Amino acid sequence: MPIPDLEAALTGARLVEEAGALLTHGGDPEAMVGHAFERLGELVPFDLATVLLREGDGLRVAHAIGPLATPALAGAHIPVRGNPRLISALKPRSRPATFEEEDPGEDTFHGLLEMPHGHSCLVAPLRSRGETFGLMTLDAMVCRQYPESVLHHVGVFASLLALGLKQAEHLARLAERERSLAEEVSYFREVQRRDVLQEPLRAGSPAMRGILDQLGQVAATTTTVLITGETGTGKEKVAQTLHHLSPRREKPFIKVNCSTLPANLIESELFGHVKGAFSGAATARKGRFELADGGTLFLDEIGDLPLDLQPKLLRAIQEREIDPLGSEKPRRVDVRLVAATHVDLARAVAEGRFREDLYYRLNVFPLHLPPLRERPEDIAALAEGFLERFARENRRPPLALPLSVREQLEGYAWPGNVRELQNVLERAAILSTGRELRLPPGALPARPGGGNRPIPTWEAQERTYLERLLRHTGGKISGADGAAALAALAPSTLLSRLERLGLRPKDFRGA
Ligand SMILES: Nc1ncnc2c1ncn2[C@@H]1O[C@H](COP(=O)(O)OP(=O)(O)OP(=O)(O)O)[C@@H](O)[C@H]1O
Repeated sequence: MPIPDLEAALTGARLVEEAGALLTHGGDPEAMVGHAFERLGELVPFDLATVLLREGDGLRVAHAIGPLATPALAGAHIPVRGNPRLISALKPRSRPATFEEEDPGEDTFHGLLEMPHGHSCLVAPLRSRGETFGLMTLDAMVCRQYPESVLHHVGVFASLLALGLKQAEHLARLAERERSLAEEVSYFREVQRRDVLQEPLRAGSPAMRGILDQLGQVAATTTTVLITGETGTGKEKVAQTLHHLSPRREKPFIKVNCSTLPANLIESELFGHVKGAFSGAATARKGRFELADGGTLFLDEIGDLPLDLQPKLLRAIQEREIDPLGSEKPRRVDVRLVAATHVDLARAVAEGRFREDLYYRLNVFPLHLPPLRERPEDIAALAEGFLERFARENRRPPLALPLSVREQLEGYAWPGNVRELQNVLERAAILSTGRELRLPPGALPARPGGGNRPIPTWEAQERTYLERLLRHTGGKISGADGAAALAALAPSTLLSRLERLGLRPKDFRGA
């Protein structure tokens, strides 16, 4: 082969290689296509280069580069029907072709551009996975611009161009998906936050106020917290409140219920797995520990965690490392763990159903939520909170809680605790037609064997009344809207009664 041909071939190969690198390195598709065609122009000069993509039964001008690229071309629709050159270029096995345009009616840009008679054209298919999704074209005003000898290089260029365009399309789709997922995550986080802000933890009893105080103290740390209490006492509510009081509030709060997950799934659910870790693990999956990274992981019903997984959890807490199923490499996680249980874990340890070392590791900061029957002072606060929410959600004025109803509620044993209280109140609120809450007959079923609370003592009753009074006035004692006037007592008498019971008006400010 004569030397000049060899040189030409090498130059061609180098230019196509450079163009290829530009086409596949990502970034803005418009700039990428422009730069690549610039390189190609050094090998195959053109006055117009375009990328045409299939759309409907024609082609759309997606890119147009060169001195002839007019604004009218951008996005223009080019019909395929009746144009034998385009029809054959779009065929599944077509190859790049050059020709001189003799019939202006057959010109690809007929009606969009005036080209001289007999100008040079080159058309190459753009393919991905066997499908011709578009064409690239080169046009030059002069005759015989494109010899057969460049077709091979142009063909390689077109393959790289097709690859680059598809890659750009996939990247754009991924970026779009990521954006919409990020929006979704921030939406759900906002919903969680609003739930906690709009439905704050209600605490009217000394026990629950004590819990709130402790939450405030432990929130800033990474200490593991164990919440115990009967079902429906508010363990999850307390866990959510802890998360939102903590510096982790902008990060995820992830919940796992150990009693509802099948035993064989819990491990991968908690710690994740790598691809192929077990039959059915077609893709890798992050566990809840990793999903909660930077935030809080709430393990509900921890007493139901299978014994054989307990050492793994202990390791995750102690080493702050997890081992996804099938993975050789441990992964570091920064998670604040909150566990909850309605069973007596100490007993479970004694009976060999729960590991002692894990129990001690979880029990660093225990919080016990007493059953509602032992803290009737919470009932008014909970009921008022619930009635406010019901009014807000149903766009109704809030129902008042008459003293007689409140006494009924405070006298009931609430085996289902706060959850049951909410259910009873919801039904009652729907059925109440006036401005006051009424309990429908049978709303508080008497249970076999009694279970209802005995009559409260005078002092307990007085305390409940005074607490409600102060909550109502926000701690204000004197004046026409003060607590003394409402209770028809002299302010000094009221103050001495409050003092005797250890109640301080300032604690009710802003309540
Ligand atoms: N102190 C509280 N203030 C406001 N709402 C509360 C309070 N305690 C409980 N709730 C509400 O009562 C319902 C039951 O509470 P939660 O689900 O937290 O109980 P739980 O102890 O986690 O129940 P389970 O043992 O069944 O998982 C929830 O709707 C919760 O928001």
